[in-house]
Amino acid sequence: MALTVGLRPLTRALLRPWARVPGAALGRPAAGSGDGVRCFGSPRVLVEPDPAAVGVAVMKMRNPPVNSLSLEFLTELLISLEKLENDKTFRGIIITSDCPGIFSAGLDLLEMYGRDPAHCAEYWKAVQELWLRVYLSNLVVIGAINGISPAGGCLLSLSCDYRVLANNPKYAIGLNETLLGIIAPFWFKDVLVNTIGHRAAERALQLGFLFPPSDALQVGIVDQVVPEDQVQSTARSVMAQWLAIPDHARQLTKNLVRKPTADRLLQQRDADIQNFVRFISRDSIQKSLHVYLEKLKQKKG
Ligand SMILES: CC/C=C\CCC/C=C/C(=O)SCCNC(=O)CCNC(=O)[C@H](O)C(C)(C)COP(=O)(O)OP(=O)(O)OC[C@H]1O[C@@H](n2cnc3c(N)ncnc32)[C@H](O)[C@@H]1OP(=O)(O)O
Repeated sequence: MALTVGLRPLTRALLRPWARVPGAALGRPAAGSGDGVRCFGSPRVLVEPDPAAVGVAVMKMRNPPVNSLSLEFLTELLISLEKLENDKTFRGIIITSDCPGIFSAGLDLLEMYGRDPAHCAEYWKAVQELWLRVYLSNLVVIGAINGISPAGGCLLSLSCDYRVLANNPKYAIGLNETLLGIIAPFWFKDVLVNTIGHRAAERALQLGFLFPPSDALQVGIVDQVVPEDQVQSTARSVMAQWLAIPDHARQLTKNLVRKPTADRLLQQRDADIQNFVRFISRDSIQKSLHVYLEKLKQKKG
């Protein structure tokens, strides 16, 4: 599904610097990617065809230290997703992390703290775009969740068709925005309700639950919990099951199920952006973000 991506100028501007990175240009083996393995991506996103599964790409998030979803990272993810959607040799994507212990720390707090309204608007448009592109993807998208996955990281996971989580008690997952003194927007809420049901979502959202793997499985926020060294192989075998379904029938069904939820945002993207800018710019919210960022720093001792 072609989505209006208002990032063209930004994309061009952001891509220009790394286009000079040897081998990192889209379509050529990235430096260090191994001889002959045709992969593509960018400094923060490595996309490799799965050598053991025809038509499957593994998209590795590598924005250290915590795969926080910065504007640049979002843009690179969007470019890689668009390229995969347009490359008919690919039918499925496994999204995983190259940052040990972290799937994604969620939205980059520094993109929302101390920023002017124009930047916040541009950032939020990219957040919307990433969700829409993953949630409505024609490809089978499987989350191989090999680390902690709060807030925006949880949203990315929930937007996949299937979620495999490593059985490590540190790898909690959930929409914890209230713990930061902020809130999840309606479309984050909608995806959680669609996944775990209204009452469970209501409680989890209000309390900012981060579910450890056993609870995540029980509440249904993930589909499978496996030993850490089996996450990728499990994702691959689930992918094979999903790719056994004729693409067209599966894509029409996915759209049938997901379009009403996506339409709620698509019909009011600008209003949602303005709502976000107003909310995040409030003094009280900026103060909450400041307190939370300080806590993260103090945690390091
Ligand atoms: C109307 C709608 C309005 C608003 C909608 C807003 C929706 C928001 C969605 C979000 O996603 S908000 C982000 C929520 N994320 C979190 O709460 C996670 C915060 N991070 C952590 O809990 C931990 O960092 C960790 C992910 C568990 C990893 O811990 P670890 O000890 O391994 O690393 P450390 O904490 O030292 O962090 C390293 C480094 O990274 C910085 N960091 C961490 N998370 C973020 C983040 N989300 N954004 C920006 N930066 C982040 C952290 O401060 C450290 O930085 P430093 O090295 O410079 O000190």
